[in-house]
Amino acid sequence: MQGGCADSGVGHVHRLAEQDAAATSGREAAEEDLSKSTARSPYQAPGGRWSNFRTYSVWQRTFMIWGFAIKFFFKLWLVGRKFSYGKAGMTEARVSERRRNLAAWLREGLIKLGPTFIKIGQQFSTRVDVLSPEFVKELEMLQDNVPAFSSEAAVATVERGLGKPILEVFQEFQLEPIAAASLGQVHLARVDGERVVVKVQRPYLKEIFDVDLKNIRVLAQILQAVDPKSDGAARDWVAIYDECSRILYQEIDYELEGKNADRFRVNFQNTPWIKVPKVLWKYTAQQVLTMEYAPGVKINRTAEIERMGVDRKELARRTVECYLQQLLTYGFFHADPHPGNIAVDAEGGGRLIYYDFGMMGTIPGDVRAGLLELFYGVYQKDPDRCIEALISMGVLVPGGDRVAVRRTAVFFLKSFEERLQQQKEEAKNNPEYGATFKNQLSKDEKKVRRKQILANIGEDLLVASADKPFRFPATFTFVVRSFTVLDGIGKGLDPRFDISEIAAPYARSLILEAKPQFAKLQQDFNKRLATQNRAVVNLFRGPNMIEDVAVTMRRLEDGDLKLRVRALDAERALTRVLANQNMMSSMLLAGTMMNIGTLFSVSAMASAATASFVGASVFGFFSLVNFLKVKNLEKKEAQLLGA
Ligand SMILES: Nc1ncnc2c1ncn2[C@@H]1O[C@H](COP(=O)(O)OP(=O)(O)OP(=O)(O)O)[C@@H](O)[C@H]1O
Repeated sequence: MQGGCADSGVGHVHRLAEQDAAATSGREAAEEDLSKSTARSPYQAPGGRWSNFRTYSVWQRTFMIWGFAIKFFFKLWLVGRKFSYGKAGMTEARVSERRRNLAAWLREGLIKLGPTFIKIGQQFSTRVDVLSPEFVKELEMLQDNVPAFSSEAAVATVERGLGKPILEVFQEFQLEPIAAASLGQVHLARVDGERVVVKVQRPYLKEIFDVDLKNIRVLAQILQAVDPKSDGAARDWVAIYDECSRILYQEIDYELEGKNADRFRVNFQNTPWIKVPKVLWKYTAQQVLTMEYAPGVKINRTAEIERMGVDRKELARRTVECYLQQLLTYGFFHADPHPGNIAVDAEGGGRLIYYDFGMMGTIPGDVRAGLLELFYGVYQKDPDRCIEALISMGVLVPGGDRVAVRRTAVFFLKSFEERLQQQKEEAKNNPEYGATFKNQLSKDEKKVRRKQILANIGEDLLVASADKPFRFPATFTFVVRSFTVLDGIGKGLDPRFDISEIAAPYARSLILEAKPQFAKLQQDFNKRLATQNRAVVNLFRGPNMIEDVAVTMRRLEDGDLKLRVRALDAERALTRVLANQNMMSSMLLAGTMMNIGTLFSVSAMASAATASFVGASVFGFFSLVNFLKVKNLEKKEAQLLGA
């Protein structure tokens, strides 16, 4: 949310009605006051066209969305085309620069298109598995900087939601919001003598969502059909759409948000350093959420926190610990922990206040067990256990190139361990060890070694990603993004902050605490793996045991397991055949269009003839491009054979 902060106090509260006011005259005066303040409100700047949703038709909106989408995909297509770079040539740096510019253009366009697109863009900023880094980076900056809506509209929504004139419900209601975002805005108020905040939803939001999402669904279906990578793995566009729209509709149900806040509060009721504002259900409806006023200083305002005398290091630790508890203990987590949603007050040496429970993630029990297993695997430096945990959580699909996946896992575990070890030693401040560690390899040697390892891993990752063995359910991308955000928050509070330093011992203590549960978990795992994946894992682990071979044979017979042999020559040849096929089809279509155009032109149908000739030229152009591609592939193949 932009535009204000909870800690700004209640300086300009407009007194709308006294509880004991002699009804009408007082109310009239207050209403006059309200309309005056509405006229004065600084939040009247007109937004994009979507903010006047009532005044323009569904067709206009649809037109706008498709116009934008077509422009974007055309630009994206051009980025990957050699000819569009002219004489300068297509280099990696230029492609990346063009992608960066396009990503910035996309971000601005999404803001103009309004709330649905802003929110979807924000959700996509977590999809490192779908988008290239340039887009992720740009979408991460997608802020809700849209103008607030009028206080008249806010009052009307409150009255409609609570079924009473606002003056009968609240003793005070501040017309200027303390914060405003794309979905709603927050007003200060007073009810039953208590100071509260009222979150009011932007008018016509559901109607805008309905129209926008219908269009976006069609777009997702088209992408699913044409995107060569949409094979049900990482880029399942329809599934991504379903997830986005589910989250969006959830976010505009303020009653659900209230329930989430209640659940979160109950989870942390015994943690004195966490505060979750109470929901006042009597004054809450689907588009109106009334909560206890809980002001605080935003967690990224380090100078103010310092002035409050709060230990910043401890605060950073608490933020991570709270998040780990959400994930691993309760399986119910805040999916949007950006600095605007976490504040601090001085109570209890720095209490964390959480806002905004519109986007929450849940982790089912078995996945949580899988996560613990993963932590355990990392803790025990056991790559097979990590792989098994990833399979059990459905993140890793069995059947891909497991050798590559395993090697990648081993590398990550090694470098993780190396880092932890280094930190431990540095923390111990043992100059002797530090010197040994640093002197083990010279700087250059280290560089070369790292480069070699990275090259190998790069190859493995390429193979792994060609097989697309990873599936990232939305929950995981939220977890990953949350860790990134928390890392940023932590580093802001304490420059020496390292998330793994806190996470590792915490996970360890959790594992030790849950030992009995863990023993059972391990038994379950082993049982399941004995019949499913253990044999496959062991195949890559070293000498096979007889029973594993038997299980593998049985799985082969059952068709559960496929053996894959990669023949790079054959793959290359296939690519060339496909390019040849494309060239032939384009030539055929160009010829056909040419003939049709000639027929039209002799029948004096000028415009139809022109259209056909244009079509013929386009297909002709594609034939040429494909012809060049085939030549290029042939050349490369000849070089390889020569080598
Ligand atoms: N109970 C509260 N007490 C004090 N301030 C609050 C309270 N709830 C919300 N706020 C203030 O209002 C701001 C916006 O609230 P919230 O995040 O719930 O709205 P939102 O519409 O979901 O915004 P966004 O989508 O940007 O997170 C918070 O950052 C905080 O400053």
